[in-house]
Amino acid sequence: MYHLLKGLHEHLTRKEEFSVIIIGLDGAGKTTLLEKIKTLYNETPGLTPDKIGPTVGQNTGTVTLPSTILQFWDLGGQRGIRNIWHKYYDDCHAVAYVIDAEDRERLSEGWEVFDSVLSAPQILNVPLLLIANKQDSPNALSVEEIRQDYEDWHQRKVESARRSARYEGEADRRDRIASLDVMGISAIDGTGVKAAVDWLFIRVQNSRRDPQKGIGR
Ligand SMILES: Nc1nc2c(ncn2[C@@H]2O[C@H](COP(=O)(O)OP(=O)(O)OP(=O)(O)O)[C@@H](O)[C@H]2O)c(=O)[nH]1
Ligand SMILES: [Mg+2]
Repeated sequence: MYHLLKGLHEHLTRKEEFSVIIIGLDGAGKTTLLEKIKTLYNETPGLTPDKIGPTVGQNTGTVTLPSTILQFWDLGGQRGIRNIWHKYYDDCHAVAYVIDAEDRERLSEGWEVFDSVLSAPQILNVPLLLIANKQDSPNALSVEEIRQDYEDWHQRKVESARRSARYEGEADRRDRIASLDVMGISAIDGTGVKAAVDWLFIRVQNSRRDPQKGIGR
């Protein structure tokens, strides 16, 4: 009887677990964001920016909310490491793509990589948030400017693809872009970080993927 009640109690109080991957170019601020999330939500604070170096592989962090556990996977963004991202696509419940809104020179590289993320069939129906980081910098593009820059880049890409070969999956991408959510944050000072985590929390609840299925499970 005790075991039956214990099992029932565990079943009723069990929190759903969701996996969120954080991807984007090297230097976009993914690890700084993950560590800020840890500081904002956990008793043990995350690393301060001066202790963070480039990520070779992955970092993880867990946030426990009243009914849900969010497990974050921050994946290295250097060119040679990006080819591991797809291994996480099958089992993630949401994707946060971080763009450095301050680094205008690398925006188109960021969009090229973002575009390949959007075209991955495994995450076609997975919630995806575009995060325009470094909003604390006076040189950073605003959320509206970032969205516009991506739309302009995409338009140019479609036009040049029309002139040469076909642009694979264009219709899917167009739908995704139309409904794309973009949020501005500063991973350094924490502005907007809770709003982004709230977005992910709400969207994973409605995700069609099984919460018990996740990365590393
Ligand atoms: N001004 C400003 N700088 C930031 C912010 N977030 C990160 N940075 C800086 O950007 C640089 C790169 O940050 P990381 O968090 O290591 O970037 P990353 O995306 O994890 O890079 P990889 O691990 O190489 O993929 C560091 O110098 C950070 O201090 C921010 O919100 N504002
Ligand atoms: Mg990193």
